[in-house]
Amino acid sequence: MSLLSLHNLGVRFGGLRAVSDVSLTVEQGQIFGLLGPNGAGKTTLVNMISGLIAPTEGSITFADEAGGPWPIDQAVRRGIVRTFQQTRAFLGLTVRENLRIAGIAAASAPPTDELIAAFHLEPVLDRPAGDLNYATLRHLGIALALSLRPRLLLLDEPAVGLTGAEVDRLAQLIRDWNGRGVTVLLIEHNVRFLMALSHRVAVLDRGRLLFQGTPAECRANPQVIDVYLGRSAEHA
Ligand SMILES: Nc1ncnc2c1ncn2[C@@H]1O[C@H](COP(=O)(O)OP(=O)(O)OP(=O)(O)O)[C@@H](O)[C@H]1O
Repeated sequence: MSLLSLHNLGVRFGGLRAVSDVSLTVEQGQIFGLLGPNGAGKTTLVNMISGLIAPTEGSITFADEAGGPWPIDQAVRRGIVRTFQQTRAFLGLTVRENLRIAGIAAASAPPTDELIAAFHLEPVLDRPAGDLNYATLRHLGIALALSLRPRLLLLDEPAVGLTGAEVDRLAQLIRDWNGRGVTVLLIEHNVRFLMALSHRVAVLDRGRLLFQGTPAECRANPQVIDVYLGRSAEHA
């Protein structure tokens, strides 16, 4: 069953067509990976789906409801929640306070205790978010998004800046929450991480959809290798 469908989605910024004519479907329960070179339009696409910017062309259907994308508050209410490349938390407030505030915004009771345990936040609950180390702050960003009880979680480069062990732990957390029914759309330059996690992948290039299919098909696709994977395809 499809959860999210993009229909010819596109946006112009003045004369620049940042995203053009993108149509794809994310199935309920999938981890869907989005790859592409710098400036390909990945974040812009997620900005449109999550209601941060309005498309100039096309539309989305979410959970059988046509007429999206919706403004960000309405998107969150429907269960579309995103994280950012730079974690957005209230840095002067404690982890506990950040989780409490996110919980107020949640449509139903947030799974706060489970999130604290899963993301190992217990030892830092009373520390200001601004004092957290980089990896823990990134965990907090994802925990805050999950506290809104998303049906679709949009993760924008969650592994950037993490060590190998931290990336492995993050992969396990994403798998665990996906296993609990959260569909995931993942943008990531770490090809190995993305390919290992994703059930299906798409590649954007200069705002257009170059490819979509399974990770194995992606690794073998000559155009994708040429434009993006290059020799890293051998190791992905
Ligand atoms: N608000 C904006 N105004 C004007 N141009 C923008 C705006 N946001 C993005 N762009 C441009 O749109 C294009 C796509 O950018 P985007 O950030 O979506 O790419 P990306 O694939 O996410 O790149 P990266 O992997 O580097 O994060 C780029 O040319 C970028 O400069």
